[in-house]
Formats: sequence, structure tokens, C-alpha cells
Amino acid sequence: MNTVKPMIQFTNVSKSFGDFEAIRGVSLDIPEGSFTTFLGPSGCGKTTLMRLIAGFYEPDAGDIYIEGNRVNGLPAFKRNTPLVFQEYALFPHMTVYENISYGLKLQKPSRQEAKDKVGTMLSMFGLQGLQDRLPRELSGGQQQRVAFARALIMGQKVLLMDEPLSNLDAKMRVEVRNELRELQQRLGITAIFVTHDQDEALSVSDRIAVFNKGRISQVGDPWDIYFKPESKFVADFVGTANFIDGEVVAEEKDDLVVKCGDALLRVHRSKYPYRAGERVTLVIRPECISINENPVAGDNVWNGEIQRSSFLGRMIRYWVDASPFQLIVDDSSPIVRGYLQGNVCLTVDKHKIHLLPFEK
Ligand SMILES: Nc1ncnc2c1ncn2[C@@H]1O[C@H](COP(=O)(O)OP(=O)(O)OP(=O)(O)O)[C@@H](O)[C@H]1O
Repeated sequence: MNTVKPMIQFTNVSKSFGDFEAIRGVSLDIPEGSFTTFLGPSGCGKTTLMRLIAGFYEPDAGDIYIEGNRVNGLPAFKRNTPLVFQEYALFPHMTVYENISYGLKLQKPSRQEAKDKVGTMLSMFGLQGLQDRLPRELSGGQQQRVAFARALIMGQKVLLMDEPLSNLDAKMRVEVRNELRELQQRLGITAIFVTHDQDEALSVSDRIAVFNKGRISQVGDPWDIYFKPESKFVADFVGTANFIDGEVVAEEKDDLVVKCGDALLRVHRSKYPYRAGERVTLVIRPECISINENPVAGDNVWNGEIQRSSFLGRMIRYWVDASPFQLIVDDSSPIVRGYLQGNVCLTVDKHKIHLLPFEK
């Protein structure tokens, strides 16, 4: 991915509203043809950065490039970066056909050219037969598809989407996001997507930029963001994580031995730079801990007592008191064992523990 030339580049971009710095010195390359997601909690600057690309805001400092051209000061309508919102923003009094063809007006195509182009968009988005309907006669998913078709009819290479699926129900949301991903890959467009839904971000993106308070905490592919977070913030925001503080007490050939409270845990060394005497934080995803009814022998074993549990269909989540640690554990095969109760034995494979430098 690094060898692909950037479609959009930010170099040291900042943007304030009054005294409040919403974007703080952000530098980021967005590769051509990629699906990049801006993920982060509410108010961290995702929409602001998106609007800076679209030209709705101007940066106070830094530069923005689209296809290698500096676009600071270039009005929004000259940027060719359509933005789709969660409110579909369709013209309510216009039919699907009129809504989709609206963007073509500037090109002044012949009636037949317009018909052909709209026809292509209708079939691309599965909207055949709906061209004469008004937006209010469509479902939410269909309205959102019309908004995408309208955004892309001019053959744009970039599509900006600000929480475009938020108004859809859970099933439709998954359906539309999968369609969107398939289409983005087929057309080779550069898509930028804003969401605070981690599952959505992990499932559709080539790259995720995790935002925190106007800065980007980490950029990476979904796998690394989930399994190799570079900070507690990222580990905690993307999914659920158990954090255990400890100190490296031995460096062995394959493993580091970490003392956490009374327990000694073995962590595969991987590429971790940590040395004996250093404090570290272990990050363990709930699904990486196995929960057993009977005692288990070996490394990385804790005894604990289940405090509470929650059935989530595909798994049972347990909160386990493994004093001095409180651990969250997911059992992904509830149908086999049903609910567990009382005392349990927890084990974690040394390859499934991620290490971070200790943060106060
Ligand atoms: N036009 C504006 N005037 C003043 N403050 C603004 C303006 N736009 C955004 N902000 C502030 O800048 C910060 C970042 O806002 P932004 O909309 O970019 O966040 P976000 O990450 O997209 O949040 P959300 O997920 O809730 O949409 C917020 O604190 C917001 O209140």
C-alpha cells in the first residue's frame, strides 16, 4: 500500500474554531484507490478533517494536496470531492432520475447521454425500476444508494462519506456497507469514510486512522489497529481490551517473563524491544483468554471467580475476578457449554498477548 501514490495528502494541517483547536498538526497520506476510515470518539475532529478535504473549511496552517496539487484556497465546487452525509440530502420534490442526473447539468449532456449515464448508475446501485419515485417513496437504504449514485455520476475519483449509514437499521447498514466496499474496489475510487462504529471500520477499510482530540493516534490496516495497537487509547477505543501492568523480569530466547502482581506471565518476544527491569502494559483481548471449568496446568494460568455474565448470541461475555485483576473474557462457543458459574481457570496463549510501554 505504501508504494501507491497518495490521492490526498495533509502536511501539518491545523484548524481552530475560535480558541479551540479541532485539528492539531495532522500529516497523513491517503493512497489512491484505498478505502480509508477516520475513526474516533465524538468531537475528535473527523468531520472537520473531511470538510477540509471537501473545501468547506480552510486550514489555519499546513497544506492539503489532491492528486499532487495544493488545494488550499480552491473552492469546494472545483475540488471534485463529493461528500455524502447521513442525512441523504436528496431533493425531496425530484424523482430518483432527476436527483441522480442533477450533477450532470454542468456537463450539459444530450438527453440520450444523460439517460445512459443515469441508467448505468441505477444498475450499479441496484435501483432499476425506481427512477420515477420520489425520495419519500424509498426505503432508507434506497435513498442512501441514490445519494451515492448522485455523488459518483460525474466519474469522480474521490468519494467522501460522513457517517453515511447512521440512519439505517443494523442489517441494512451491513448490507449497504458491503455494497459500498465492493463498488469502491470495482471502480477503484479513493473512499474516505467517517464513523465511530469500530466494527464498520474494521470490516470495510484498507486503512484506519484513529483520531484522538484533533490528532491521529495511529494509522494502519484493520488487523494492526486491532491486534497491534500502539497506545492504550487505540486498544481501548477499537474493541474491548484487558490491560494489565507489569514489569519484565527475564528475557529468554523466545519469551519475555513479565511479573504482574503475584503472577508471572510468559509473552512471546516477537519484535518487542522491552528489556528486563522495564515496566510494560499487557493488552489482552477478551476472546484471547480461554475460560475453563477445571484446573489447567501450564504457563499463563489464573484462577478466578465469575462475577457476572452477559449473553450476546454469538458469545457469552464474562467478568471474572482474578484478583488482583478484573478480566473480561469472551466464550465464543456458548452452545457447547452454556453458562459457566463460580470458580474458573483462565489461560492465555503467550502469542495472544500484546505489549505496550507502561503509561501512567
Ligand atoms: N463550525 C464549528 N464551529 C465551532 N466549533 C466547531 C465547528 N465544527 C466543529 N467544531 C468543534 O470541533 C470539534 C471537532 O468536531 P468534529 O465535528 O470534527 O468532530 P467529529 O469527530 O466528527 O465528531 P462526531 O463523531 O460527533 O461527528 C468539536 O469539539 C466541535 O464542537
